[in-house]
Amino acid sequence: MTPVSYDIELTGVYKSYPLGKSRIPIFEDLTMTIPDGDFLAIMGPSGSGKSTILNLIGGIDTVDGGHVSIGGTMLDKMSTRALTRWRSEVIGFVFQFYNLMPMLSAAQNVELPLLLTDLSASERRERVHTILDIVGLADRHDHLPSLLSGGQQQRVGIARAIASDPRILLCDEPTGDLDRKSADEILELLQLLNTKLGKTIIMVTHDESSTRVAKRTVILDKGRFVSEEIAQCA
Ligand SMILES: Nc1ncnc2c1ncn2[C@@H]1O[C@H](COP(=O)(O)OP(=O)(O)OP(=O)(O)O)[C@@H](O)[C@H]1O
Repeated sequence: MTPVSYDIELTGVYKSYPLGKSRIPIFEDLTMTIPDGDFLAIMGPSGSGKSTILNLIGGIDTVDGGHVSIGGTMLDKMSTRALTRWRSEVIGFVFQFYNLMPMLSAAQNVELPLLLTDLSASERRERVHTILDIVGLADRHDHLPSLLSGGQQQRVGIARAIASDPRILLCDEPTGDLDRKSADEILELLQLLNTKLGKTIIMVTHDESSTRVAKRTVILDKGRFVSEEIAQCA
């Protein structure tokens, strides 16, 4: 069987948001390719559209014109139901403020996306166990988020994002709320997920030093990519 490649293609993307009675364009003709297995960092001024790109790729926002295609699947051609299913299989989201359920343990938070799959309870338990091991939280399964440090909470957030084994991780300022040491540990974890597990990672960041773990960095300004750097030793 030919392995499926999940190249991400944005073609002539037009996106605008309403402002009063008119609309403000964010992207007027945005075209870019993010190859399967890439680790792309996106930087740029506030309001330049960084989060909007993640939302369009993740299928939680829609283009007004042009296309977003992932592994040959055109997101704008899918029904809401098909898109929801596709997203749960292909995309994992990592947020700045973790977005964990406060009344659930680390393990229960990681298990949440698995409740939508056909896995049995024991298969889910085993998967959660393995993933918490991968992110270095083998001894924190039963802790509530409030009993974990920020860095540990983000590890749980990443574990939840990879629980369904998605090919693509969309990370919106994943280290934005962390001290330098915890941030560096999270960046190393993301790099490991990219190099060892082959996840495509797209990371929005305001922190230039975070880009050292990425294979490429692009700067977005006024709806356009104004520069691109390719890491020397990624
Ligand atoms: N749902 C929405 N309705 C109206 N305007 C929106 C909406 N989402 C985003 N915008 C506008 O689109 C522009 C781009 O927003 P976006 O959040 O993508 O920027 P960003 O580069 O991620 O910013 P930041 O670095 O501050 O997070 C901003 O001007 C924002 O106000």
